[in-house]
Order: sequence, then C-alpha cells, then structure tokens
Amino acid sequence: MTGQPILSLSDVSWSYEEGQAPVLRQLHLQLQAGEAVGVVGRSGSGKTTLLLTLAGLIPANYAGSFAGQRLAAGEIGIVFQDPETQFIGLTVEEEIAFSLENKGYSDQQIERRIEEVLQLVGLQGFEARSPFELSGGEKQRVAIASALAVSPQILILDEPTSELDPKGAAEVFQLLHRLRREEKMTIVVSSHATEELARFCDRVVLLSEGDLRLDLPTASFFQQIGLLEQEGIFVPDMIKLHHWLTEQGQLQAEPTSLTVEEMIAAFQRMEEQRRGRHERLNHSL
Ligand SMILES: Nc1ncnc2c1ncn2[C@@H]1O[C@H](COP(=O)(O)OP(=O)(O)OP(=O)(O)O)[C@@H](O)[C@H]1O
Repeated sequence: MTGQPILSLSDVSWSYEEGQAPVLRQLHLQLQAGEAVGVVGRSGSGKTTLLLTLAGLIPANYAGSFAGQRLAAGEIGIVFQDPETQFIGLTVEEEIAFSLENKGYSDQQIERRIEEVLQLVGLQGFEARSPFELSGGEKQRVAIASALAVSPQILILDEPTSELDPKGAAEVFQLLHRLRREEKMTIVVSSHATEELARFCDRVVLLSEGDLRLDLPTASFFQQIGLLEQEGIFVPDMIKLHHWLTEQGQLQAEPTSLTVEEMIAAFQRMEEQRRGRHERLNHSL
C-alpha cells in the first residue's frame, strides 16, 4: 500500500510534564488510507500516548511536528480501553446521537445514522438499552458505533479487548475485520492479543520506552521473535512453530504462516510439490 499518507507523525516527542523524560521520543509514523496497524509494547511503553497523539488529543506543544495532520476534528474516532468511561447517554440511542447532535445533524439524519451504525456493529434493536447494562463486548461495540457515527476516516482503538472474555474479544475483532472489508476503514489498534493482531493487521509497530523499535509488515514483524520476547511481547505459538520448522528445514521458502489456516495451506503446498516431484520421477523411470 503506497501513496500519500492520510496521517503522518514526524519527529514527535512528548513529555506529560516539563523536565521529565519524554514518553514518546522522536517518533515517525505514517498511516496509509485503508490500512490496519497494530501497536504493541510493554505496559508503560507509550501506546496510549501514541494513540492520543495520533487522534490529536495531546496538544501540539511538543518538540516535533505533525507533517500531514490535516484531518479536521471528527475525522478520527477513538475508542478507549474501558468504554464505560466514554459513555454519557442513558440509552444506546442517546449515546450515539450525542456526537451527531454536536455536528448539527437533523433529527431525521440522526435517526437514520443510528440505525446504520447499529446495523454495522450488529446491535440492531439495542436503541433503548442502557449502555451500562450490556456485556463487555456489546459495550465495546456501542463505543465503536458512537465513534463511527460521524463517519471518521480513521478509527483508533486502545486495547479494545483487554477487559473482555474470549467471546467478547472475538466479537470485537470480527467487527474490526468487517469494518475493513466493507467500509475500507483505516484502523489503528493497540493490543496485547498478538494472535488477533497477526490475523488482522497489515503492519505492526513496537514501542519500547517511547521509541518506535519496529515498524514492519505483520509477517516480517513476527519473525523478530528474539527481540519481541525480550520486549515482553507474546509471540503466537503458530509463528514459533513456523520458525522452528523452517530452521529444521521442514518448511522451505515459505512466507511466515501467521495462523493455523496459513500453516495448513503451507503444508498442503509442500505435499503437492512432493507429489509432483514423485510423479515426475515415476515418469522418467
Ligand atoms: N496523564 C499523565 N500524566 C503523567 N504521566 C502519564 C500520564 N499518562 C501516562 N503517563 C506516563 O506515560 C508513560 C506511558 O504511558 P501510556 O499510558 O502511554 O503507556 P501504555 O503503553 O499505554 O501502558 P498500558 O499498556 O499499561 O496501558 C507511563 O510511564 C505513564 O506513567
């Protein structure tokens, strides 16, 4: 994916308090339209700070500059780790209507948009429910619906599954896959769920004490097993297995298999090649 970035941070540093060590250090990061970027790093490495900076919520009085940050407010939606801290409406409908009212939508437009975004996140019929009385996965989807209501170009999510059970986490990532597929959204997501990131992201970046240590396409990123483990990042078992099989000479010249499905496909390709070689040998005898 190439072309003009829709958002680019250039040489951005940030300290919360003057005189303190920077939480982000001389950071460069570009986002292309339609890509999904994962952000990983130990607790305290600066992930939330980076996402707030991308969303324009950290003021611009840092040593550095935003090159290319020309998106108006509302063109970037952000969803926080604990969606309840974001809720202000007593019903799901009110919650989603809030940002639309702020943008001057008419009542009719608001009604239509609420219906659209609830359908998009799979919560049709939830209009009158209290957002505080939903399951964790449903709360996250309401928060995502609210962020999406004003049609942002970029959706930023800060550890959206860290408070969820596996079912809730799967629901949220299914929704993110759908937003990419159907809405072509540009998505930045920080998470410790590296298996989900490996399935979802085009690119992953690693933050380490405010430095961007890695910024690579997902398959190449997860090949850096030593560095990732040193940084306390969980490397999915499938990726370790792939690495081991390649080292043992059992898999050759295969791109990294990030998922069980890709690993099965890699073995199927090898089996077909083996059969092909066998048949050619039989013919030549
Ligand atoms: N409002 C704040 N004022 C002062 N320091 C802060 C503030 N918010 C965060 N920090 C500090 O900045 C550093 C980076 O915090 P940040 O929340 O960005 O990390 P993180 O990688 O998102 O962590 P986690 O995975 O635990 O959420 C930490 O040392 C944190 O204590």
